[in-house]
Amino acid sequence: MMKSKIPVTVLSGYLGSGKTTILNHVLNNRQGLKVAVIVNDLSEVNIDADLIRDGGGLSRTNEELIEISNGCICCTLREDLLREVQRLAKENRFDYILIESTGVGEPIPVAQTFTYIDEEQGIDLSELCRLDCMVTVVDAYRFWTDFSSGETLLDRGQAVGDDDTRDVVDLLIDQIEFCDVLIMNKCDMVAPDELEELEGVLRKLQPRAKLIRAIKGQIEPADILNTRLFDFDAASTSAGWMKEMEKPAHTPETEEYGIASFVYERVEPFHPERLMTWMEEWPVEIVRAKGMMWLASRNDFAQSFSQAGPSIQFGPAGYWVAALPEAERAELLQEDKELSKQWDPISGDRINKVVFIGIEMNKEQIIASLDGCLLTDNEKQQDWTRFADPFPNSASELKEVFNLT
Ligand SMILES: Nc1nc2c(ncn2[C@@H]2O[C@H](COP(=O)(O)OP(=O)(O)OP(=O)(O)O)[C@@H](O)[C@H]2O)c(=O)[nH]1
Repeated sequence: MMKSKIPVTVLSGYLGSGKTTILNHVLNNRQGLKVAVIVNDLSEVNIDADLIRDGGGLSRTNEELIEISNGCICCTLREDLLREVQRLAKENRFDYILIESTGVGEPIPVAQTFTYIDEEQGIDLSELCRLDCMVTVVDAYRFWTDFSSGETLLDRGQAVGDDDTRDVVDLLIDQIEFCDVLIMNKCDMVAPDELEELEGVLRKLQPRAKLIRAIKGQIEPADILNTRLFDFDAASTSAGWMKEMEKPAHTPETEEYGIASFVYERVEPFHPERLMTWMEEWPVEIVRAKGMMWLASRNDFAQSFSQAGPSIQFGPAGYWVAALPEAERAELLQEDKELSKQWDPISGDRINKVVFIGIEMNKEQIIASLDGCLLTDNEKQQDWTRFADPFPNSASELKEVFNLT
């Protein structure tokens, strides 16, 4: 008889959001399930493990609590995670594996650990386990403070290493945009209308996930155990901005609490200097923006653009197909029907396409001001390579290069 694969649930969420509280609550209501728990802590002392040992009611004889400390299972300690999960699965003593990631961990690499074979170690966890559910916990009370802080993990002494330059807000977005279940915890600390607004924003950022409100981690264990919700491809394409990109233009939407999204799309290039000035006066109502940009001064390269709160990332994303040698371009157009369908007779695939998600955005004003950054008819006749271009040449954060705040 084929042995069934052991289900796994992973809890992610920024520091202090309530992961351990939720884990303990679920363990105390696990209805006879034999659970193995893996707790990851950045520091040497695994405080969460102690809290679970004291509060989770794990049976000492039947169950196991594994500590992976002094690093992060999404990067430096990925191998430890692989080995521990492999061992637990092979022991065949448990019904379930519950993993608490560190607050600064990213969910995608953890999910990949369960989805793809690890060539180096020769371990294929997908043979042994079934990733059931990726959970992200959001601290409803601190969300906007963290989101708009403009701080990096290094600023807060929470970085994985000295080269970990991630912004707190980018981490929050990564965790929200890749999950199956999103738990808004600490709902007791937020006024009802603010909760409604936050829930609306989270739904826009992550429309696919099941959204649950919680106080002190009190959820139904069935919300995160044996859900069968995880699907790597679906999760990877579930971000709100991606869904918005795919929508047919002019899809009507109902606006609640002023939360809205739209796509800015123009088959004309931006003047780099005017666009930079526009970005320096970034409208604060825009919570999240993401897309591709076409700068006149870089006619061969598509630029990828990503903003979350005060963090703005910008950098080359690769050649426009229109800039490739004739033969290569023809081949790609032949192969890719979508590309050929959208091909513009003059500019090819060059385009400005950016999704904006925000609260009380002045859409008309944003569109009009961005239109003002496009090349004028007169500029279109000039040598585009001579326009002053203040953007960085490699993928970087604009804040660092240009002191944007
Ligand atoms: N008021 C309130 N406090 C909560 C709630 N949930 C958790 N807390 C408290 O928030 C603090 C952090 O909770 P934890 O469960 O340790 O958070 P965590 O995500 O595991 O934290 P790290 O492991 O440091 O990343 C604790 O003091 C909890 O008691 C809640 O819903 N409301």
